[in-house]
Amino acid sequence: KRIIQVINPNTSRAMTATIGAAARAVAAADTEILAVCPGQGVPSIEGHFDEAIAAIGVLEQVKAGRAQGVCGHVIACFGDPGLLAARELAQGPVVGIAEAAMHMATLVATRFSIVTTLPRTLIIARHLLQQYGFEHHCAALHAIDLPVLALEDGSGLAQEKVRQRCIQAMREDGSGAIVLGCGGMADLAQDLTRELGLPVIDGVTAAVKMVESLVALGLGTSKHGDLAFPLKKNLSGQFESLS
Ligand SMILES: O=C(O)C[C@H]1NC(=O)NC1=O
Repeated sequence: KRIIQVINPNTSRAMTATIGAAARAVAAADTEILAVCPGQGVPSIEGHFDEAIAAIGVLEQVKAGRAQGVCGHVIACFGDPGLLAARELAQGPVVGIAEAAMHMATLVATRFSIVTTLPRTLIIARHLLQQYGFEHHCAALHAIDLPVLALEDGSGLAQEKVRQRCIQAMREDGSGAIVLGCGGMADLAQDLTRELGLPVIDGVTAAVKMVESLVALGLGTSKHGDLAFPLKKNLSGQFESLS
């Protein structure tokens, strides 16, 4: 059995459970999913400040995962916080859910739309589109204008807002696919794909299958060049455990 570590970078246990369940639903029979979140940090990630805090927790979890012998890692937050830093630490592949969903969308459609949570996080998705080279593939970005944890409040309101936004995007954007812009939306993609009749793509499940593929191809993170293990130095205080 191979183990894939799925890291929810925020500290919400309910969202970690949602993410873990979605990952297990698509994992191969010989893949075990280890769904984790940082013991300390930020309960939801809704901006640049939150991302900076969450990145430290991602690195701590990657280090712990390596010690447990995982074969690869998923960063299950749509901002892909700490992605390149995590790749320096990791031996196996590290895939963020934004890059995974975006890559998958480009394989099934010429353009895609993104539906995420708060408007202030749209700039983070825009930056990732530029960083990954997908800005010309993304027709539009939308926010449901609800906080991330509204997805875990049990009311179903956020889920209904996501559904409405996806229907609007399908009608107005001229996109062939829709990318769900939050790890907490992972359980919505299959039903929305079926109901709307176009690919609605979740990054958690996309990333799990990409890590499985990379591992099957013998592709770990390249240690030749800038993703080599970090230079050895004395880390102090709370960072000592990351040495
Ligand atoms: O940026 C967002 O809205 C979603 C992002 N925040 C979070 O805590 N998990 C996520 O996937």
